Amino acid sequence: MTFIDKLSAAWTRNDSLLCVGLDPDLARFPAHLQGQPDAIVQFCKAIIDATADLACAFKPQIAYFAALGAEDQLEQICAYLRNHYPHIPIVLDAKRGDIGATAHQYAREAFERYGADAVTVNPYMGFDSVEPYLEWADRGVIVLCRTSNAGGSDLQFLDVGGRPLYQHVAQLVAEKWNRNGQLALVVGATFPDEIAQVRKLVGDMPLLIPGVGAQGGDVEATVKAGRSADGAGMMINSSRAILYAAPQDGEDFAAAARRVAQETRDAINVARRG
Ligand SMILES: O=C(O)c1cc(=O)[nH]c(=O)n1[C@@H]1O[C@H](COP(=O)(O)O)[C@@H](O)[C@H]1O
Repeated sequence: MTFIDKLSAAWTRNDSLLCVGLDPDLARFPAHLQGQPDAIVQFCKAIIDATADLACAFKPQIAYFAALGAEDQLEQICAYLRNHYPHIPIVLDAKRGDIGATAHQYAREAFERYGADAVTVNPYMGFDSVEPYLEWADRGVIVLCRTSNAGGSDLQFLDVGGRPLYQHVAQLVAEKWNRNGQLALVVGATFPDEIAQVRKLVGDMPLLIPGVGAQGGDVEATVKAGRSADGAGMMINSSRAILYAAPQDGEDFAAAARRVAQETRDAINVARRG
């Protein structure tokens, strides 16, 4: 089964376009997990169990693990997802980009070490930096296009032949790079007008849309701009707003995460059907 097939099945099965981001920040963990050697695994498993029926994907952000030398915990979390929730795709957020030989190693890391279904990559180095990932024909590659941060405009808005660079990237990815239907794009929820522009250029290609929740992106505007012809087509990611929904010593963190995930999933569904 390809990444896109798996994602489509998860959209339907969980009636959800919500991607739950796994960005574990020890400083924000509940007190009872502080100081435990496998705190990251315990925290992420509890979040996964609490939200798995509400999510179309889980997106671990590799920096939160690598910065602590906790790649082994990321491996355990990915294995847990594959074993307990094999129907939900794992999107490894690594934003890699390098020459082909090195990209091949990054692809092995994402797809073989972590067993991810898809990985985020940076298109700045061109097609030969993305091509090695395509050897894993059943996996997805999600290319940065119009990122959610303010500084994304520094380069992504540069005029190239009468239109902004991010539109050129969208068209290039959709028409030339997407040889086997493995590709998707990242477009930030903080820029709904640009989401609409990208959607016009790429047909029904899936979009990873981070920026709702902690970054303040508007769910309704995002969904109306980004939905595909069949009312899906998106992985709308929220990380911190779900992970840290509970005050550190108040409500149970997993229950609070579930509550916010459900509210977000439901708000997305209201918007896409409205
Ligand atoms: O590729 C990404 O996931 C990504 C792209 C982008 O343009 N903006 C963005 O915020 N992200 C990631 O999405 C997540 C957003 O987290 P929250 O702001 O806490 O919901 C983080 O893991 C970011 O690294």
